[in-house]
Formats: sequence, C-alpha cells, structure tokens
Amino acid sequence: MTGLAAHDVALSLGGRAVLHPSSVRVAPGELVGLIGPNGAGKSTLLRVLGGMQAPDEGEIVLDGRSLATAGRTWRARTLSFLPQDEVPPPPMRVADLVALGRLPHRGHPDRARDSAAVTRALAETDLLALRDRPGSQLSGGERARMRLARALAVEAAYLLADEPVAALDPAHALAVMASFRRLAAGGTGLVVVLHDLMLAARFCDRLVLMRAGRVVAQGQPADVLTDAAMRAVYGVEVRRVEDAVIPWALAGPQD
Ligand SMILES: Nc1ncnc2c1ncn2[C@@H]1O[C@H](COP(=O)(O)OP(=O)(O)OP(=O)(O)O)[C@@H](O)[C@H]1O
Repeated sequence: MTGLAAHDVALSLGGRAVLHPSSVRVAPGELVGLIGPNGAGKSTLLRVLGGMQAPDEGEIVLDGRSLATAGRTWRARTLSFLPQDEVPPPPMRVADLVALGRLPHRGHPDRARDSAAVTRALAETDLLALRDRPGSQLSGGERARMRLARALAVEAAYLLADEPVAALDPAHALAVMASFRRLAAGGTGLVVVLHDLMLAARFCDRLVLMRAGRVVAQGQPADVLTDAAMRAVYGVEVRRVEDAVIPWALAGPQD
C-alpha cells in the first residue's frame, strides 16, 4: 500500500511523554499541514514520521515497508526531510550546497539528471540568481530557501518539511506553498509544519492539529480550523470576514 503512515507512535524524552500514541498518514499527491501551538509536538511527530527519531511505541510504514527495517539508501531517496534547526552552511557555493541533496542518488550517478534536479530546485526557491554566491553569505530567509532547495533536489516521493516558510517574506512564502501544490499535483506526498494558518487553510488538502503531544483533530482545513478549536487549542478568538480570500482572521488573544 502506498503512502507514509505513523501508526500509534509514542515517545518520551528526558523522562517526559512528548508524544502520546498518535497516528498520521500522507498519501501520494497529498499536501498535509501539521499545525498546533509551540511545544505541541509537531517537530517530534515529523521527526518520528521521517525516521529521524525512533518511537518508543508504534511503527512507521513507508510504501508498505516498515521504516525501521528499510534500507538506508532506499529510504534516503524515497523520503526527503527538512529539519527546523539550521546548521550554519559551510563556505561552499549555493548550487554545490543544494547539490548535496543528490547524495542519496550517488549509487546511480547521472550528471545530467542531477544537474537538472538542482536547477529545478534553485528555480522553485528563486535562487538561480544566487547560485554562485557562498551559502554562508546569504540572509536568513535566503538560507532557509537554500535548505529547502537541497531537500527539493532529492526529488523524493515524500517531503517532510518543518516550518519551511517561517523565515520567508510573504511573496516567497506564497511561492513555496504554490511549489508544494505543484509537487503534490505531480504525485509527491508532503507533510509541512506551519504556523501560518492562512497559508495552511489556503494550500493544504488536509490539516493535522496537535496539542500537548496529541493529534486532536485532522481533516479538511474548514473542518479543523473551527472557532472552537482555535479557542481551545490556541487560546485565540476568530473574527469571520465576508468575501475575503481567507474568510476569517485571528482577532486577538482570549481575555
Ligand atoms: N530532547 C528533549 N528532551 C525533553 N523534552 C523535549 C526534547 N525535545 C523536545 N522536547 C519537548 O517536547 C515538546 C514538543 O516539542 P516539539 O519541538 O515537537 O514542539 P513543536 O510543536 O514543534 O513546537 P514549536 O512550534 O515551538 O516548534 C516540547 O514541550 C519540548 O519542550
């Protein structure tokens, strides 16, 4: 069965349960938004889903195979992971740093294919003009786009991205979300951690809402982003706005 799924995964860190038994799934061609307040467990669930952190309980299944026993090379080609934390880039050209995303394919070297994948990733992240600059000299948002480009260059069947647009200006954030939609239309399955609920509502097929280490709702954006859920999970009130692109706004914290 195709798809990437976490079945009842649970994890304790430092003696604290940070993930209670949780299940989540992404199908090929689906863009899933993982949302929830700070500390809800989004990064933890994404890391477990991507095989970066083994769960204490439960199982991850990637296209019918248990992730725990899948071969590392197949895994690295099939699943691309963009972590939240940034490691300062070495003083290499942007294009060479993005080309590191092709490392999982080095068993079958194909320079033309690698080069085309890197160019596509640079174009999708609006970095073509910066391709010869040292990565270490980029701005924060440019570096975030470069890290995303490296993850895109893998051209994996599944992309897991932790807050990929958090550092981006509105135009680049919209462009990246549109790029995710194009990837999904081409069959890629994506799980993306987002704090911008407007982008989540507008671009995602499905949202998974977390709170205190638990998945508390999942479904279509309109069914998850209810006024009651916003109040209960985020502690904010919602103001509905007629005829807007996004027909609601966050009015402010609860009293
Ligand atoms: N190594 C660790 N040891 C103990 N607790 C941890 C560890 N890593 C994370 N946690 C805790 O696990 C909880 C979930 O963290 P996580 O990073 O998954 O949250 P998040 O939803 O991604 O938050 P944010 O929106 O702030 O990025 C937090 O309470 C965090 O303090």
